[in-house]
Amino acid sequence: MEACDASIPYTLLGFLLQGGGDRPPANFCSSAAPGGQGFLKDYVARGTNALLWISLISVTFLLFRKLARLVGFWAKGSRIPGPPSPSFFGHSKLIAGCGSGANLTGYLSKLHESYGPIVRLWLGPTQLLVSLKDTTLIKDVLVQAEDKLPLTGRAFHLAFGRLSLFVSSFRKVQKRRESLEAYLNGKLAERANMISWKVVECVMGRVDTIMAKGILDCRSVSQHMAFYTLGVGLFGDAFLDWSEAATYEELLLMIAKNGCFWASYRIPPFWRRGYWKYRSLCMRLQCLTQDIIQRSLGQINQDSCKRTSDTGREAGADGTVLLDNTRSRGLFQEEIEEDVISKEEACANMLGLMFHGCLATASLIHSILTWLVLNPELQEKSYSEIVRVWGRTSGPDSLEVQKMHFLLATVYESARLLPAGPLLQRCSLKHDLILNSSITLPAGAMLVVPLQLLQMDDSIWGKDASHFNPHRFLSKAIDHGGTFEEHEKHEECPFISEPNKSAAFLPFGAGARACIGQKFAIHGISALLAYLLQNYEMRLKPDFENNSKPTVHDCLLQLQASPKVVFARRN
Ligand code: HEM
Repeated sequence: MEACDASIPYTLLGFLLQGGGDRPPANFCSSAAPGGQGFLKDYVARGTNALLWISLISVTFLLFRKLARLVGFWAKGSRIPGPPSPSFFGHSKLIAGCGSGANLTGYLSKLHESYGPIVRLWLGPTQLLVSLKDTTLIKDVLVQAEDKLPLTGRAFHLAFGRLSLFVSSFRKVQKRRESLEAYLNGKLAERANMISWKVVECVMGRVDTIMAKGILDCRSVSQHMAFYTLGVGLFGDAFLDWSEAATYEELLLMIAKNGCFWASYRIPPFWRRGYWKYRSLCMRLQCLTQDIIQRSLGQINQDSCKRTSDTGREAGADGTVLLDNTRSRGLFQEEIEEDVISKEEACANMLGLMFHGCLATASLIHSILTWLVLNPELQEKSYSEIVRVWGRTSGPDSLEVQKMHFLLATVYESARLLPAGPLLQRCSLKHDLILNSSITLPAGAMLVVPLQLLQMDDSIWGKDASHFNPHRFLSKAIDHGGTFEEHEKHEECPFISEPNKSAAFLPFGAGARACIGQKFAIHGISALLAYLLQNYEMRLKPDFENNSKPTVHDCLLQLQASPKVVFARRN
């Protein structure tokens, strides 16, 4: 008996085998006796049993926890006003039928009219969409909800690889956001003026060729401009001479079209050919990004060597060249050298920035060009301001775009009426959000702000909310006494309202996940427009006037077709 006890190891399994630790089971020793085979069998059987029990208890515990969470989620969600769920799958079919984001906004607009400033919509048993239209609630949510929807993170990850920007969890992006913000708002914003000048030169060269061949629309011009602005901004001048730039632009657009669709599969659909085609496009884009990063670093090294040899003597004296060299390092270069991020991650981040920056910037430039083409008098007004501040032939050194208030107001007004995306989206992955009005938004709910509804709300923006009127951003001039026209007579108009102070102006978002490229985008786009209008007049192509006017449907402004344009060089 003693020998038998000693053979049982002192483990949890051993304890269980002893039937609670006092005595071994009756058949234990007898079966163990012949050669130890029976003992092993018993040992394994009891061990397996114990494991199965432990697994069963854990799974049941997890399921109960999930169920309890789900019940909590349903209970909290149901307390938010909104239409009843038509079926088990909620309104998901209805949303899918909405097609474009604009239609979804139209539907949300009707719901807000019926249910008030906060509305919930079940998209399935575990998917809750909460739309907000009240500025106080929005502000609260944008500050408190620090995560993005998991789908956004998945779409970026699938297309570009592991990245530390644009992912769902705020914790994962926080550090990278801070360092990038300093780079974008410092070095890059300073260079925005120079970049824009180069981009206008490059794109207008292409536009001339396209115009010679056929019809040109505002969308394609905007697309090229945004692409080169971001390309030169992130990769430097090497981007302008890069032979693969056109392929890169095409791939980026193709990926943008299908990205969300493929990311909507939780398990990658290996069985679909389209998926593999999409993946191969992504791989090609990643290779091209590596290529342009190498070229851009090569150019940076060449430039800094040249500068060192040009200014070698002063370098020893005051160390300015060292400072210059530090500044001229590529984006994420320091982090790679310090092993904070890998080269692949830096490449994925660059791609993410290129992707988001291009799409958002192209959309805003498109909106601005459309309004200016449709309103020649506003174009002329902008031109007069540019000539007043810059003269007729200012080169790339001029940094005075900030003085062109009417131009800036045009940019803001375009972003107000036709924002880059229809919905601002957020999520709190871990914690419920308790709003001022004691409404609880459960963790995991999709929180959205329908931007156009907010930015065209006539109770905030006045009766002409759906009209293009850049003067509304210059209204401080009137507050300070005198009309806009009176102020315009002076050398510079000192009064432009700071649009970001308005809680109803959110084209760049706000709060923890607000756009960090805002300053660069506004500087870059304004300088781009200034160079463009200084040198060209944009006109609607004859015979295409009627179908280009934005129309209002369901209280929302929509562009039917991109205006066809002609660029005429100014003397
Ligand atoms: C007109 C151009 C642009 C528009 C309208 C725009 C708009 C936005 C919006 C609405 C967001 C989400 C904000 C939120 O949820 O509160 C965002 C995020 C972001 N934007 Fe932009 N953006 C523009 C250009 C750029 C550019 C040029 C860059 C950088 C090169 C950039 C970098 C980012 C980054 C890194 C984020 C993600 C922040 C995060 O996930 O934490 N954006 N942008």
